[in-house]
Amino acid sequence: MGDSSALLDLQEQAAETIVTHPPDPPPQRHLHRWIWFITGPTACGKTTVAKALAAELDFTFVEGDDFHPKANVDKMSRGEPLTDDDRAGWLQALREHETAQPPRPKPNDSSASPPPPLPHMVMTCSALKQHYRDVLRAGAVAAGDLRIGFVFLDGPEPLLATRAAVRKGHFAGPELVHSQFLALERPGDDEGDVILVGVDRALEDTQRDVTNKVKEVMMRDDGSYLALQ
Ligand SMILES: Nc1ncnc2c1ncn2[C@@H]1O[C@H](COP(=O)(O)OP(=O)(O)O)[C@@H](O)[C@H]1O
Ligand SMILES: O=C(O)[C@H](O)[C@@H](O)[C@H](O)[C@H](O)COP(=O)(O)O
Repeated sequence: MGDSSALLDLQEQAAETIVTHPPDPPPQRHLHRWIWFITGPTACGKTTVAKALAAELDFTFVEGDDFHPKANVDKMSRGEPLTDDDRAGWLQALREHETAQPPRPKPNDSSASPPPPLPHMVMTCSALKQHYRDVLRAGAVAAGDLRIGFVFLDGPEPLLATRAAVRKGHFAGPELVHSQFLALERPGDDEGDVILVGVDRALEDTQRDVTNKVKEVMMRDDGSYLALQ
């Protein structure tokens, strides 16, 4: 008799514990929207690599050259390098575009229409100098819930001059390459959000390396790449 009342007490205590202390819900992962800037001097492969990366991961591709005013394009078409002043408005436009993405798709949206594109973005931008990269970083900080990463496509000047020379239908010719290397501030060790990928090899190898490294960073950070698949 004494045993069964002790058991009842225990059951009541257990019931109370369940009512008053429900188990902790599984931790909610906070996913971030990502923007990847594919960077480097002219003809390093930004557009080619960024388009393929965006297609492979189902991210939105944005061509940074489209944000140049006509005066900048005309200048580069003549083989003249841009100045910091020429680039200021262009960088500002890119920075503003960091926040111009569609909202995250709702998980239970049952509408028959195709889902909106995933909110992550891949954007080309030469981003030759550290303070240009800092402008883009500041845009992400201002946006609050945004992560950005850079891929620097790394190749020697003569190789890029050759690739620029054989490239067809582009406003930037090989005469622009040298000035871009003069302006270039290679990403330093203190810029931990930059991935360096060599382009002095087959395009497929560059491409595979970029995709794997981008996925790896996103998985390590918050798993947002996999969670949106
Ligand atoms: N390993 C490589 N990585 C990147 N681009 C390469 C590679 N090999 C050849 N290319 C070529 O380099 C050329 C320049 O690429 P492009 O995307 O126009 O450069 P950017 O946008 O940086 O000016 C393209 O024709 C591209 O196919
Ligand atoms: O910072 C700059 O001087 C320009 O942005 C420059 O890098 C321009 O984008 C390329 O010279 C032409 O375009 P591609 O980089 O696509 O060749």
